[in-house]
Amino acid sequence: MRLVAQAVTVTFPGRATPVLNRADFHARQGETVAILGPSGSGKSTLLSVLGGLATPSTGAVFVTDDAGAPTTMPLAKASAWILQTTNVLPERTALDNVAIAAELAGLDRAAALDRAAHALAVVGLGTRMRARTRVLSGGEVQRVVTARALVAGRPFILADEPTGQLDRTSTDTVLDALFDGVRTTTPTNPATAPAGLTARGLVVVTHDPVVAQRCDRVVHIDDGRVVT
Ligand SMILES: Nc1ncnc2c1ncn2[C@@H]1O[C@H](COP(=O)(O)OP(=O)(O)OP(=O)(O)O)[C@@H](O)[C@H]1O
Repeated sequence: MRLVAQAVTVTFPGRATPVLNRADFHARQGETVAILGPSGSGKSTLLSVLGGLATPSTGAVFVTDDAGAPTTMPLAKASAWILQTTNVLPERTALDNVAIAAELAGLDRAAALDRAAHALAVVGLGTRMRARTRVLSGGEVQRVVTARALVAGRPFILADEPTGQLDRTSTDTVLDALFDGVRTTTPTNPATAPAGLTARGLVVVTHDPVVAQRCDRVVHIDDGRVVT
């Protein structure tokens, strides 16, 4: 499966120039792609259109099969999100927040709780999974959101600065979990395995060179244009 943006232009009201200007982009399952660029260059906007959260003014965003033929899969169902604004349920535990995503992906409650517990352990939150997310630190919530994306059973993960609030050690833990769960069809930890053992794709917006170095490809955006 591929996530494709073709000649996408996004213009926001009140802005003279487009935020994205005929941007082309693609990512396929099994690969990891970093989006780099200066602040305000349009990285998060590209992620938003890829996930169906924003609509291009012109151009197209769609999901194809591996051969490039269009599919009927809606953008909103193709990807799980790791956003900078972490929209967790504050009065629910970390475990519950992640388990809900696994249930939505089709697991029964018991299997969802089991998978959620494993995913939280993998991102280093095994000892905090019974805490309500409102008492967790920013970095801990970011890891809950990562675990949630890993169990969501979607072909792609779109991540906006997924390690932005983490120290180096937690960053390495989260990156190991993300890359292990994304790139391979046989992850070392079954908790992060994509449904059906089909490799996922990861598109990650980052300023962190360590994150970019671990990706298969790096795409640079400057002033709304994809420059590489
Ligand atoms: N809904 C909106 N309405 C108007 N302008 C917007 C909107 N969303 C984003 N912008 C503007 O579009 C530009 C690109 O924003 P975007 O968030 O895509 O940049 P970015 O490359 O991700 O930046 P950063 O690295 O700082 O997060 C910015 O100037 C931003 O202010």
